[in-house]
Amino acid sequence: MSAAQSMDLAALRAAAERGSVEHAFALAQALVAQECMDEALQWHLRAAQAGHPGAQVEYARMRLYGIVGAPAPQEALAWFERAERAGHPVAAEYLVKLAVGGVALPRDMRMNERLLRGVQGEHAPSLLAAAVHFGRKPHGDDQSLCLQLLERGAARGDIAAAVLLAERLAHGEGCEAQADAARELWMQLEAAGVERMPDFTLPPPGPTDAPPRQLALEEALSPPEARVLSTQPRVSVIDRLLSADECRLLIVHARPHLHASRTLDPTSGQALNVDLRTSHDAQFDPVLESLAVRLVQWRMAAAAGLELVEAEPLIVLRYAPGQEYKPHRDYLPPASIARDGPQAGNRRRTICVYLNPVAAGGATAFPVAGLQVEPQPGRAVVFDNMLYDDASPQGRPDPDSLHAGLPVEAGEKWLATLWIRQGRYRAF
Ligand SMILES: O=C(O)CCC(=O)C(=O)O
Ligand SMILES: [Fe+2]
Repeated sequence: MSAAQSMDLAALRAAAERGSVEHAFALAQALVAQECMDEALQWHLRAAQAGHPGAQVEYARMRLYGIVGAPAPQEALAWFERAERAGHPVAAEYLVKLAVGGVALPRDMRMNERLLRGVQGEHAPSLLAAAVHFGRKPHGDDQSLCLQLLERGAARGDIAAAVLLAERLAHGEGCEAQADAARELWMQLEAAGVERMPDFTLPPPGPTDAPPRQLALEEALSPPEARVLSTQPRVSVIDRLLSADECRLLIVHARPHLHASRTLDPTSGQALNVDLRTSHDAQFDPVLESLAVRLVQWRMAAAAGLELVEAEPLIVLRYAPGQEYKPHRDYLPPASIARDGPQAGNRRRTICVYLNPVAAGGATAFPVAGLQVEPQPGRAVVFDNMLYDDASPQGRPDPDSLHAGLPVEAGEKWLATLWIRQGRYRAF
């Protein structure tokens, strides 16, 4: 703890008012901890204007997420760029996050340069994102690099990196299986309260012709080919969209946030806790979204042929035996749209990715098309909830999009869902 961090609020405020930038920053952080966000924002701004890179990043984050006032990605961008010039690694990470959205910043080569700088700076979120990226590529050099980056992330205390590393060692992914090392790592993880992962392995799904040891985040824009299973309703499947690392990443991040699922009453739009959906779910609040998780969502949105900024927050569901998602449609009643993102319109398309093998049951059924999609880790099912035709060029809800998550009979089922709107939903 620094000297400033151990001072009480009154002493901090006095020192900050005398013009100490370090105390202004510490005061702002103390105010955030006490949820006095308006005053915190003012002190972060004062310290930011006086050139404090940490305050520049914190002020930018508060503006980006709209912690006070509406989200302001353009203003956030300018402060992140200033902090980046001062060498702040978190600023570079956020600039990659902004570029992924493609709204405040273009998606250009600077994404890769910035991530590389984060890696060189041993910045844990950058190490993890780069590890997951290289882990998708089959080349031996990329697989080794992935393991090395996970080790560096784990050494910095990143739980997700440690879990991904332990699973790779256990299953011999990118290396010989090392059961003892995996067991030892898992003992430490379990002591820290981390639960075991579903047991599965997958070969790296990525492009085989990519040059090794090169960051190319834009690869997310070239998903594997989709198989169209039905045209009305429109349903497609994409095998091996996500890698084993990516599936595990979503599970690790979601697990601490799981709660009993709630669904919306189709007419009133009110949250219901009835048994339409009996699973547990976690919604990824954008504030908690790591760079690696954001990159996975970008891949999912791109595979659905739509923009990430049109997607609602990612949902991860976990079904235990007997749990299911009864037949329903994903499009929203007008009252829900009016309350939550009226500018975004309705849910145009859904993409779900299965994150683990299910021992029995748990297929996604489309009764009107008469088909079922079986869960397989990394496999995506993409379907349209709206119809666009001459009669409705603006799109209209398609009742044929009826679908269900059939009951899990044995084992558990993990699923990641993006509901994607007709227009922009996210601020960045
Ligand atoms: O669990 C499933 O297979 C379906 C999930 C679903 O319908 C949804 O997330 O909207
Ligand atoms: Fe659904």
